[in-house]
Amino acid sequence: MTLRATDLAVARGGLPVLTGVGFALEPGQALILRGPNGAGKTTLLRAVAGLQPVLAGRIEGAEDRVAYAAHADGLKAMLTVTENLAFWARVFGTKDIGAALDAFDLHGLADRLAGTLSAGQKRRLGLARLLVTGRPVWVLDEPTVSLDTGAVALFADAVRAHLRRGGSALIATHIDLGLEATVLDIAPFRANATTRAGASDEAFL
Ligand SMILES: Nc1ncnc2c1ncn2[C@@H]1O[C@H](COP(=O)(O)OP(=O)(O)OP(=O)(O)O)[C@@H](O)[C@H]1O
Repeated sequence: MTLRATDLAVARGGLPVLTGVGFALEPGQALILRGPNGAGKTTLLRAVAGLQPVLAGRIEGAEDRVAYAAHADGLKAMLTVTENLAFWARVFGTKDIGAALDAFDLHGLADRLAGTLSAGQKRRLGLARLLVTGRPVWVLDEPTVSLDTGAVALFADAVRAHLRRGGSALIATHIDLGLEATVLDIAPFRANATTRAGASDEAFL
């Protein structure tokens, strides 16, 4: 099933950030969002993940199919790595956490409390969560922040395997992941910046 965005407008602080955005994400496809800081990548991804309403337009094929990973990792600090993955497996009704431990080289950290992990290790656990969701559409906001070179390679491998299984991925990133992917530059969709002067939105502060 294709995830499709049509004539989408999204806002922060009540004012439009992007307007007229359209794309289709096919099974097996990765789409990389590009755009300078503040262009609206996070805002667009949050809308696609259903975390905020859209101002206008349509998103089809997202409902109950998206796994979202972003800056806030949502880890449970007082649970171990294994317990965190088992928790999400229960939430999403899946069973296997072994593949997630393998993919992000987490076996050596399996019994560590998530709260005691380094930033990069936390990020690896947050990304491993994607695998236990069993969801076909990965929506990822700067997934490689804090990752070392080896972990970036593990991540790229995990995305490739996901695509081979018929999954898809929408990824905002400033780095080249070495993936075969379509690039969507969001710059042409930016709403007039002058209308945004003074906007703020406590919900995101
Ligand atoms: N709480 C807020 N209230 C008002 N405006 C906000 C708020 N949070 C973000 N913005 C503005 O919304 C715009 C889009 O932000 P967004 O985080 O989507 O950009 P981005 O492309 O993901 O940037 P980056 O590459 O820096 O992560 C920016 O101009 C930002 O300053």
